[in-house]
Amino acid sequence: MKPSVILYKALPDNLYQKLEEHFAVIQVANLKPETVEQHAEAFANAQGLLGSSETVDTALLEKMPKLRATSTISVGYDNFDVDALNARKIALMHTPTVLTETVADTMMALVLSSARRIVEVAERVKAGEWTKGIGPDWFGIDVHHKTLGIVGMGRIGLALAQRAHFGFGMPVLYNARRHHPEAEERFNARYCDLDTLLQEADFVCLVLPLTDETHHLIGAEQFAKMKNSAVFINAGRGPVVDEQALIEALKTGQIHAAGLDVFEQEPLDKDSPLLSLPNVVALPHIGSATHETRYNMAACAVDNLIDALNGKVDKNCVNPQAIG
Ligand SMILES: NC(=O)C1=CN([C@@H]2O[C@H](COP(=O)(O)OP(=O)(O)OC[C@H]3O[C@@H](n4cnc5c(N)ncnc54)[C@H](OP(=O)(O)O)[C@@H]3O)[C@@H](O)[C@H]2O)C=CC1
Ligand SMILES: O=CC(=O)O
Repeated sequence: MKPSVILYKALPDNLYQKLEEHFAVIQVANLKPETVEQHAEAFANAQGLLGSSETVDTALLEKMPKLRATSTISVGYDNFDVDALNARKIALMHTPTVLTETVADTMMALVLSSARRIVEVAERVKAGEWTKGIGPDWFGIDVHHKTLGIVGMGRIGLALAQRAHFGFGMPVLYNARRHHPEAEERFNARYCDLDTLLQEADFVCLVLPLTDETHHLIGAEQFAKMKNSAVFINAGRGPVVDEQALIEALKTGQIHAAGLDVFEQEPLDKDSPLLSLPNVVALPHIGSATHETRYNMAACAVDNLIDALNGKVDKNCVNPQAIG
């Protein structure tokens, strides 16, 4: 008999069929307690779990005593209780690499649109305000040859550094837990401590995972260290930034502008002050959201689940050491 798996995200037909060739698939809408209750037997028997964004915690794991592998259609996995998975020797698979270039493109789009006020001035054109030659109140600031600071020099940070260095002639500063010789050799990136990066960068770009260490890593104290002309970009996770402090920094002119793909609470509340600030570009967490990349992520996640339930965790596994 094929092992059964719970699927909590829609898949393209061909990927769904591939999953069905290997497993008995039970598709559900989400992982909310009422859904789990409604499909209690399916959850109790499932050996695999595939989807994205929903919380996978001890309460859910208790309902899934046979679970052996989880596969998330994302690179970030802060919505998983990894300790609880480790304690049960459940594999956690994710989708690094396939989305790296697309997310770096999104970050560069945030850099450009925040600096050049692309969204704001395009809205003004649509509103019929372009009635004569434009003046300085429509101008932005230069991107090329300014200093770009990257906090989190992982896969995506490296791809952003490549764009900034070769595409825009930008000196690159970076901070991470360790030095990255590849970034230094290929993109002339300079390692610095966080304070130095905040003080020197014209563009401060965050692409960090959310962990206990990174939660609210950037708050009032850090914004106070940035240049008044600094543009702040966050495409990692919202709670890495104290959003109230960010709003204050933008309102008071402590920093110049922000480009944000992620927020403390998603979807962003329609009454968030961020939405009424003209110097904010707010995106709905679209870092990897292209047809090609989302397909590749789903395909990777399907393959990951097949691999993991066959005991193969040498690639794309977050916790191979816990599986034993
Ligand atoms: N907006 C979106 O749609 C997307 C958002 N993301 C987010 O981006 C994150 C990064 O992805 P990716 O580049 O693939 O991940 P990587 O694991 O390759 O890189 C993470 C980087 O963060 C650094 N880091 C971790 N903790 C700290 C810390 N406490 N202080 C300083 N640096 C730290 C790591 O440092 P070191 O190298 O020293 O270990 C590493 O350089 C994901 O975890 C996800 O949250 C990802 C994809 C899409
Ligand atoms: O936020 C997206 C991810 O893949 O992580």
